Amino acid sequence: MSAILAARARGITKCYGDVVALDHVDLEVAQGHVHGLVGPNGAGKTTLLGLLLSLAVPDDGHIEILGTAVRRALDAPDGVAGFVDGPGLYPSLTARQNLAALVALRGGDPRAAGLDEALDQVGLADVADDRAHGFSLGMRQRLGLAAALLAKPRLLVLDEPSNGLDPAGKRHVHGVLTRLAADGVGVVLSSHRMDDVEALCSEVTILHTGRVAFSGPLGKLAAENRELDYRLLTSDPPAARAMAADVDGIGIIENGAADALVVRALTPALDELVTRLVRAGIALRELTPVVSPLEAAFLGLTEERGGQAMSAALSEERR
Ligand SMILES: Nc1ncnc2c1ncn2[C@@H]1O[C@H](COP(=O)(O)OP(=O)(O)OP(=O)(O)O)[C@@H](O)[C@H]1O
Repeated sequence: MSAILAARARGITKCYGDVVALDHVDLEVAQGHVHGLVGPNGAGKTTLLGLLLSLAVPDDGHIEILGTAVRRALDAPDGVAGFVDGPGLYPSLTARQNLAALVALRGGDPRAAGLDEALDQVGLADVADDRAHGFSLGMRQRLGLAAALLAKPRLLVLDEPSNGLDPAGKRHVHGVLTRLAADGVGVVLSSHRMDDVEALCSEVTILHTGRVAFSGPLGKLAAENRELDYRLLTSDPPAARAMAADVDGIGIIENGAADALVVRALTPALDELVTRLVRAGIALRELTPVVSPLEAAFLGLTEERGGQAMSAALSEERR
């Protein structure tokens, strides 16, 4: 018998009036995996996460959470925790009081609930007695995660948990999610950032205008053979540019800053250019993809040529 999935959605359609937010979407989140949900604004990520939390029900399709079919809103089985559109917090209460209130609301005993351990796990131990109204977005996200941890979830659903996190906050959150997955929890999270997903997730579903553009292991996405933009820095920029123009399958995108050249190519054409440069005695000082292969795959699936425009913008941003 196959193992129970943390979440399974089949043929999910969800509309808001005339807007089709999700259009026959399938999703499988295995226990012990962090599954990333990515896509441009309006792709349907929050809507899908809300359905997994059973905040609403789909217009069509079928959802199973931890092996149990969800038929009505607010009917998720025990063991599901998370938030969409930011965690709900009481601004006038401290971080610890917020967690205590939540445990009390669920009928538990706050003294025995491990509040301080949860705050420590997300890196908020030092501000446990500070009121939430002074918290930054990243601190609120972390407090929301601490609240979810108290429910001892077997499925954790998080809407952009990395939003607003500084590097230390990100390290805490990534550490928590990785440990939960190692303990067998299924985690599904949305993000706009492929680098975030790359750091955390083993599986990814890419949504685009309410449809699944890709779903599967990250490695499979990266392995897709597609043209990438590369930044080249050489000892002789004019000669390198002329040579690049002469190689079949190489497109010259722009002259980058500091005499760098940006070319678009599949790997074999790039290999040919590098070989010719070396043969001509031109030193190669730098050769880097403008965006990672995963990010390029994401952009290719969601934006086509618009993605390439974004890759050029990212290239500018990273200089
Ligand atoms: N309550 C609502 N009423 C009407 N339309 C909605 C509602 N919620 C979402 N939508 C629409 O449904 C589509 C999907 O929205 P959703 O918020 O799920 O996307 P998203 O991928 O989470 O976007 P973002 O990355 O901007 O958060 C969008 O076109 C959005 O405008």
